Amino acid sequence: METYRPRRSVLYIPASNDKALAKIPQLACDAVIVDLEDGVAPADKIAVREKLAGIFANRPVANHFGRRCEMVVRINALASEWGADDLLAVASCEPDGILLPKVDTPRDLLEAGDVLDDNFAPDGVKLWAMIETPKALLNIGPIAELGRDPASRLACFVAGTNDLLNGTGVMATPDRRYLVPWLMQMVLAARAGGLDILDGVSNDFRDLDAFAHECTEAAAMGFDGKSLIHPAQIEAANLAFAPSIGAVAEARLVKDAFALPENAGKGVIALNGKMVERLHLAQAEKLLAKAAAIGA
Ligand SMILES: CC(C)(COP(=O)(O)OP(=O)(O)OC[C@H]1O[C@@H](n2cnc3c(N)ncnc32)[C@H](O)[C@@H]1OP(=O)(O)O)[C@@H](O)C(=O)NCCC(=O)NCCSC(=O)C[C@H](O)C(=O)O
Ligand SMILES: [Mg+2]
Repeated sequence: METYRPRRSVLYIPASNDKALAKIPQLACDAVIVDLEDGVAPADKIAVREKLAGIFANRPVANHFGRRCEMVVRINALASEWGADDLLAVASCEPDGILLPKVDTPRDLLEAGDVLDDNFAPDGVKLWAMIETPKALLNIGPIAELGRDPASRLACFVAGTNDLLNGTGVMATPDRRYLVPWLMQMVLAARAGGLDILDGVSNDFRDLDAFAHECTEAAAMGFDGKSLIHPAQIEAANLAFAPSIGAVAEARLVKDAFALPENAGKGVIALNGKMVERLHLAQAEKLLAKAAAIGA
Protein backbone atom coordinates (compact mmCIF):
# COMPACT_ATOMS: atom_id res chain seq x y z
CA MET A 1 0.00 0.00 0.00
CA GLU A 2 1.10 3.59 -0.76
CA THR A 3 2.64 5.53 2.15
CA TYR A 4 0.28 8.24 3.34
CA ARG A 5 1.74 11.73 3.59
CA PRO A 6 -0.48 14.01 5.66
CA ARG A 7 -1.21 17.41 4.14
CA ARG A 8 -3.97 18.54 6.48
CA SER A 9 -2.48 21.92 7.25
CA VAL A 10 -0.20 23.67 4.77
CA LEU A 11 0.95 27.11 5.87
CA TYR A 12 2.14 29.88 3.55
CA ILE A 13 5.09 31.81 4.94
CA PRO A 14 6.35 34.81 2.96
CA ALA A 15 10.04 34.17 2.24
CA SER A 16 10.70 37.79 3.23
CA ASN A 17 9.48 37.22 6.80
CA ASP A 18 12.51 35.94 8.73
CA LYS A 19 10.68 35.94 12.05
CA ALA A 20 7.91 33.72 10.66
CA LEU A 21 10.39 31.41 8.91
CA ALA A 22 12.25 30.90 12.18
CA LYS A 23 9.05 29.47 13.66
CA ILE A 24 8.90 26.49 11.28
CA PRO A 25 10.25 23.90 13.78
CA GLN A 26 7.65 24.96 16.36
CA LEU A 27 4.65 24.75 14.04
CA ALA A 28 2.37 21.69 14.10
CA CYS A 29 1.44 22.01 10.43
CA ASP A 30 2.06 19.13 8.02
CA ALA A 31 3.74 21.34 5.44
CA VAL A 32 4.86 24.89 4.81
CA ILE A 33 4.91 26.80 1.54
CA VAL A 34 7.76 29.29 1.51
CA ASP A 35 6.26 31.94 -0.72
CA LEU A 36 8.11 33.97 -3.31
CA GLU A 37 4.92 35.08 -5.09
CA ASP A 38 2.07 37.14 -3.65
CA GLY A 39 3.49 37.22 -0.11
CA VAL A 40 6.62 39.10 -1.27
CA ALA A 41 6.73 42.68 -2.55
CA PRO A 42 8.20 43.16 -6.06
CA ALA A 43 11.12 45.19 -4.68
CA ASP A 44 12.17 42.24 -2.47
CA LYS A 45 11.79 39.41 -4.99
CA ILE A 46 15.44 39.03 -5.95
CA ALA A 47 16.91 39.48 -2.46
CA VAL A 48 14.49 36.88 -1.11
CA ARG A 49 15.35 34.39 -3.85
CA GLU A 50 19.00 34.69 -2.86
CA LYS A 51 18.14 33.74 0.73
CA LEU A 52 16.51 30.44 -0.23
CA ALA A 53 19.65 28.30 -0.20
CA GLY A 54 20.31 29.40 3.40
CA ILE A 55 16.73 28.61 4.43
CA PHE A 56 17.03 25.07 3.04
CA ALA A 57 20.57 24.49 4.31
CA ASN A 58 19.22 25.00 7.85
CA ARG A 59 16.13 22.88 7.29
CA PRO A 60 15.24 20.89 10.44
CA VAL A 61 15.07 17.09 10.04
CA ALA A 62 12.04 16.95 12.36
CA ASN A 63 9.95 19.60 14.05
CA HIS A 64 9.31 19.91 17.80
CA PHE A 65 6.56 17.30 17.47
CA GLY A 66 9.03 14.75 16.11
CA ARG A 67 7.47 14.94 12.65
CA ARG A 68 8.90 15.85 9.29
CA CYS A 69 7.24 18.98 7.95
CA GLU A 70 7.23 19.08 4.16
CA MET A 71 8.82 22.22 2.74
CA VAL A 72 7.49 23.50 -0.56
CA VAL A 73 8.41 26.73 -2.33
CA ARG A 74 5.92 28.75 -4.34
CA ILE A 75 7.79 30.51 -7.12
CA ASN A 76 6.52 33.42 -9.18
CA ALA A 77 4.55 32.60 -12.33
CA LEU A 78 6.79 31.33 -15.10
CA ALA A 79 5.38 34.07 -17.34
CA SER A 80 6.56 36.75 -14.91
CA GLU A 81 9.98 38.40 -14.95
CA TRP A 82 11.07 36.35 -11.89
CA GLY A 83 9.62 32.89 -12.57
CA ALA A 84 12.40 31.26 -14.64
CA ASP A 85 15.20 32.33 -12.27
CA ASP A 86 13.11 31.34 -9.26
CA LEU A 87 12.69 27.85 -10.67
CA LEU A 88 16.44 27.38 -11.16
CA ALA A 89 17.23 28.72 -7.68
CA VAL A 90 14.61 26.53 -6.01
CA ALA A 91 15.57 23.37 -7.92
CA SER A 92 19.04 23.45 -6.34
CA CYS A 93 17.50 23.72 -2.83
CA GLU A 94 15.82 20.30 -3.26
CA PRO A 95 12.50 21.16 -1.59
CA ASP A 96 9.75 18.53 -1.29
CA GLY A 97 7.79 20.45 -3.86
CA ILE A 98 7.71 23.51 -6.08
CA LEU A 99 4.32 25.17 -6.29
CA LEU A 100 3.61 26.82 -9.63
CA PRO A 101 1.08 29.64 -9.52
CA LYS A 102 -1.22 30.71 -12.38
CA VAL A 103 -0.97 27.35 -14.16
CA ASP A 104 -3.20 27.53 -17.25
CA THR A 105 -2.36 24.40 -19.25
CA PRO A 106 -0.50 21.07 -18.95
CA ARG A 107 2.32 22.70 -20.95
CA ASP A 108 3.15 25.01 -18.02
CA LEU A 109 3.87 21.97 -15.88
CA LEU A 110 5.67 20.03 -18.60
CA GLU A 111 8.01 22.97 -19.21
CA ALA A 112 8.77 23.33 -15.50
CA GLY A 113 9.39 19.56 -15.28
CA ASP A 114 11.85 19.77 -18.20
CA VAL A 115 13.79 22.51 -16.42
CA LEU A 116 13.99 20.35 -13.28
CA ASP A 117 15.14 17.32 -15.29
CA ASP A 118 17.73 19.36 -17.22
CA ASN A 119 19.11 20.65 -13.92
CA PHE A 120 19.26 17.20 -12.33
CA ALA A 121 16.71 17.92 -9.61
CA PRO A 122 16.11 14.59 -7.77
CA ASP A 123 12.84 12.76 -8.53
CA GLY A 124 11.72 13.61 -4.98
CA VAL A 125 11.29 17.25 -5.98
CA LYS A 126 7.61 17.26 -6.94
CA LEU A 127 5.53 19.84 -8.73
CA TRP A 128 2.43 21.29 -7.12
CA ALA A 129 -0.01 23.36 -9.19
CA MET A 130 -2.20 26.27 -8.15
CA ILE A 131 -5.62 26.00 -9.72
CA GLU A 132 -6.65 29.63 -9.71
CA THR A 133 -7.34 30.81 -13.24
CA PRO A 134 -10.41 30.35 -15.45
CA LYS A 135 -8.18 28.67 -18.05
CA ALA A 136 -6.89 26.15 -15.49
CA LEU A 137 -10.46 25.17 -14.72
CA LEU A 138 -11.26 24.73 -18.40
CA ASN A 139 -8.13 22.57 -18.78
CA ILE A 140 -8.37 20.77 -15.45
CA GLY A 141 -8.80 17.26 -16.92
CA PRO A 142 -5.64 17.26 -19.07
CA ILE A 143 -3.70 19.02 -16.28
CA ALA A 144 -4.74 16.37 -13.74
CA GLU A 145 -3.97 13.57 -16.21
CA LEU A 146 -0.27 14.42 -15.82
CA GLY A 147 -0.49 13.03 -12.30
CA ARG A 148 -0.73 9.51 -13.81
CA ASP A 149 2.77 9.90 -15.27
CA PRO A 150 5.40 9.96 -12.49
CA ALA A 151 7.84 11.60 -14.93
CA SER A 152 5.68 14.74 -14.80
CA ARG A 153 6.47 15.08 -11.04
CA LEU A 154 2.93 16.46 -10.48
CA ALA A 155 1.77 15.57 -6.94
CA CYS A 156 -0.70 18.10 -5.64
CA PHE A 157 -3.27 20.76 -6.58
CA VAL A 158 -3.82 23.85 -4.44
CA ALA A 159 -6.99 25.87 -4.93
CA GLY A 160 -6.29 29.59 -5.30
CA THR A 161 -9.65 30.99 -4.36
CA ASN A 162 -8.57 34.64 -4.10
CA ASP A 163 -7.29 34.66 -7.66
CA LEU A 164 -10.26 32.67 -8.86
CA LEU A 165 -12.67 35.21 -7.36
CA ASN A 166 -10.61 38.00 -8.90
CA GLY A 167 -10.38 36.35 -12.32
CA THR A 168 -14.05 35.44 -12.61
CA GLY A 169 -15.85 38.24 -10.83
CA VAL A 170 -18.02 35.87 -8.78
CA MET A 171 -19.04 37.17 -5.38
CA ALA A 172 -17.26 35.98 -2.24
CA THR A 173 -19.87 34.75 0.25
CA PRO A 174 -19.32 33.11 3.66
CA ASP A 175 -20.70 29.79 2.38
CA ARG A 176 -18.62 30.01 -0.85
CA ARG A 177 -21.72 29.02 -2.81
CA TYR A 178 -20.44 30.33 -6.16
CA LEU A 179 -17.05 28.70 -5.73
CA VAL A 180 -18.23 25.28 -4.59
CA PRO A 181 -18.98 23.90 -8.10
CA TRP A 182 -15.44 24.76 -9.22
CA LEU A 183 -13.92 23.41 -6.02
CA MET A 184 -15.74 20.12 -6.56
CA GLN A 185 -14.50 20.03 -10.15
CA MET A 186 -10.95 20.39 -8.80
CA VAL A 187 -11.46 17.54 -6.31
CA LEU A 188 -12.84 15.27 -9.04
CA ALA A 189 -9.95 16.05 -11.39
CA ALA A 190 -7.38 15.54 -8.63
CA ARG A 191 -8.78 12.08 -7.90
CA ALA A 192 -8.78 11.19 -11.61
CA GLY A 193 -5.08 12.11 -11.68
CA GLY A 194 -4.20 10.42 -8.39
CA LEU A 195 -3.25 13.79 -6.89
CA ASP A 196 -3.65 15.35 -3.46
CA ILE A 197 -5.71 18.51 -3.31
CA LEU A 198 -5.73 21.38 -0.84
CA ASP A 199 -8.50 23.89 -0.31
CA GLY A 200 -7.81 27.63 -0.69
CA VAL A 201 -7.01 30.05 2.13
CA SER A 202 -9.44 31.76 4.52
CA ASN A 203 -8.43 35.41 4.63
CA ASP A 204 -10.26 36.19 7.91
CA PHE A 205 -7.66 34.60 10.17
CA ARG A 206 -9.17 36.04 13.36
CA ASP A 207 -12.55 34.28 12.92
CA LEU A 208 -11.55 30.78 13.96
CA ASP A 209 -15.14 29.51 14.29
CA ALA A 210 -15.87 30.35 10.66
CA PHE A 211 -12.52 28.85 9.74
CA ALA A 212 -13.25 25.58 11.56
CA HIS A 213 -16.60 25.38 9.73
CA GLU A 214 -14.92 25.95 6.37
CA CYS A 215 -12.42 23.16 7.17
CA THR A 216 -15.22 20.74 8.07
CA GLU A 217 -16.99 21.57 4.80
CA ALA A 218 -13.76 21.16 2.82
CA ALA A 219 -13.08 17.76 4.40
CA ALA A 220 -16.62 16.67 3.49
CA MET A 221 -16.02 17.89 -0.08
CA GLY A 222 -13.05 15.53 -0.33
CA PHE A 223 -10.08 17.87 0.12
CA ASP A 224 -6.97 16.39 1.76
CA GLY A 225 -6.22 19.57 3.66
CA LYS A 226 -6.31 23.33 3.66
CA SER A 227 -3.83 26.00 2.72
CA LEU A 228 -3.35 28.43 5.60
CA ILE A 229 -2.06 31.95 6.13
CA HIS A 230 -1.70 32.11 9.91
CA PRO A 231 -0.43 29.69 12.61
CA ALA A 232 -3.69 30.14 14.53
CA GLN A 233 -5.42 28.14 11.76
CA ILE A 234 -3.26 25.01 12.11
CA GLU A 235 -5.08 23.26 14.92
CA ALA A 236 -8.56 23.43 13.36
CA ALA A 237 -7.24 22.15 10.03
CA ASN A 238 -5.38 19.26 11.65
CA LEU A 239 -8.56 18.27 13.45
CA ALA A 240 -10.96 18.60 10.53
CA PHE A 241 -8.85 16.62 8.06
CA ALA A 242 -7.91 13.81 10.49
CA PRO A 243 -10.13 10.72 10.61
CA SER A 244 -12.62 11.02 13.49
CA ILE A 245 -12.56 8.57 16.42
CA GLY A 246 -15.85 7.13 15.15
CA ALA A 247 -14.50 6.63 11.63
CA VAL A 248 -11.39 4.88 12.98
CA ALA A 249 -13.53 2.57 15.15
CA GLU A 250 -15.78 1.78 12.17
CA ALA A 251 -12.76 1.06 9.96
CA ARG A 252 -11.37 -1.35 12.56
CA LEU A 253 -14.72 -3.20 12.64
CA VAL A 254 -14.69 -3.59 8.85
CA LYS A 255 -11.08 -4.80 8.85
CA ASP A 256 -11.69 -7.27 11.70
CA ALA A 257 -14.87 -8.58 10.03
CA PHE A 258 -13.10 -9.37 6.76
CA ALA A 259 -10.29 -11.05 8.74
CA LEU A 260 -12.70 -13.64 10.21
CA PRO A 261 -12.13 -17.14 8.71
CA GLU A 262 -15.80 -17.43 7.70
CA ASN A 263 -15.45 -14.27 5.59
CA ALA A 264 -12.25 -15.28 3.81
CA GLY A 265 -12.78 -15.09 0.07
CA LYS A 266 -16.14 -13.34 0.38
CA GLY A 267 -16.69 -10.26 -1.75
CA VAL A 268 -19.52 -8.91 0.33
CA ILE A 269 -20.59 -9.40 3.97
CA ALA A 270 -23.23 -8.06 6.33
CA LEU A 271 -21.96 -6.03 9.28
CA ASN A 272 -24.35 -4.63 11.88
CA GLY A 273 -27.19 -4.67 9.37
CA LYS A 274 -25.25 -3.02 6.55
CA MET A 275 -23.76 -4.36 3.35
CA VAL A 276 -19.96 -4.10 3.34
CA GLU A 277 -17.91 -4.80 0.22
CA ARG A 278 -14.20 -5.26 -0.36
CA LEU A 279 -14.02 -1.66 -1.58
CA HIS A 280 -15.05 -0.68 1.95
CA LEU A 281 -12.21 -2.83 3.30
CA ALA A 282 -9.76 -0.96 1.05
CA GLN A 283 -11.29 2.33 2.23
CA ALA A 284 -10.98 1.22 5.87
CA GLU A 285 -7.35 0.22 5.40
CA LYS A 286 -6.57 3.58 3.83
CA LEU A 287 -8.24 5.43 6.68
CA LEU A 288 -6.36 3.37 9.30
CA ALA A 289 -3.06 4.04 7.53
CA LYS A 290 -3.91 7.76 7.55
CA ALA A 291 -4.76 7.66 11.27
CA ALA A 292 -1.53 5.82 12.03
CA ALA A 293 0.55 8.28 10.01
CA ILE A 294 -0.78 11.27 11.91
CA GLY A 295 -0.88 9.50 15.25
CA ALA A 296 -4.65 9.99 15.52
C1 LIG B 1 -1.85 37.76 7.53
C2 LIG B 1 -0.59 38.24 8.21
C3 LIG B 1 -0.02 39.44 7.45
C4 LIG B 1 -0.93 38.66 9.64
O1 LIG B 1 0.27 39.03 10.26
P1 LIG B 1 0.30 39.61 11.73
O2 LIG B 1 -0.68 40.73 11.87
O3 LIG B 1 1.74 39.91 12.05
O4 LIG B 1 -0.22 38.41 12.61
P2 LIG B 1 -0.05 38.18 14.15
O5 LIG B 1 0.40 39.40 14.83
O6 LIG B 1 -1.32 37.56 14.61
O7 LIG B 1 1.10 37.08 14.23
C5 LIG B 1 1.28 36.35 15.43
C6 LIG B 1 2.59 35.61 15.36
O8 LIG B 1 2.51 34.63 14.33
C7 LIG B 1 3.55 34.82 13.39
N1 LIG B 1 3.00 34.56 12.06
C8 LIG B 1 2.02 35.22 11.45
N2 LIG B 1 1.78 34.68 10.25
C9 LIG B 1 2.64 33.65 10.11
C10 LIG B 1 2.87 32.70 9.07
N3 LIG B 1 2.17 32.73 7.91
N4 LIG B 1 3.81 31.76 9.29
C11 LIG B 1 4.52 31.72 10.43
N5 LIG B 1 4.35 32.60 11.46
C12 LIG B 1 3.43 33.57 11.29
C13 LIG B 1 3.95 36.28 13.53
O9 LIG B 1 5.29 36.42 13.11
C14 LIG B 1 3.76 36.52 15.02
O10 LIG B 1 4.88 36.04 15.71
P3 LIG B 1 5.33 36.70 17.10
O11 LIG B 1 5.54 38.14 16.82
O12 LIG B 1 6.58 35.97 17.48
O13 LIG B 1 4.20 36.46 18.06
C15 LIG B 1 0.46 37.10 8.27
O14 LIG B 1 -0.11 36.05 9.01
C16 LIG B 1 0.96 36.63 6.94
O15 LIG B 1 1.81 37.26 6.34
N6 LIG B 1 0.47 35.47 6.46
C17 LIG B 1 0.90 34.88 5.23
C18 LIG B 1 0.37 35.68 4.05
C19 LIG B 1 0.76 35.05 2.73
O16 LIG B 1 1.71 34.31 2.64
N7 LIG B 1 -0.01 35.35 1.66
C20 LIG B 1 0.22 34.78 0.38
C21 LIG B 1 -0.30 33.37 0.33
S1 LIG B 1 -2.05 33.22 0.24
C22 LIG B 1 -2.37 33.27 -1.44
O17 LIG B 1 -1.56 33.72 -2.16
C23 LIG B 1 -3.67 32.76 -1.91
C24 LIG B 1 -3.77 32.18 -3.32
O18 LIG B 1 -2.75 32.40 -4.20
C25 LIG B 1 -5.09 32.60 -3.89
O19 LIG B 1 -5.14 33.06 -5.03
O20 LIG B 1 -6.09 32.41 -3.19
MG1 LIG C 1 -3.18 33.19 -6.01
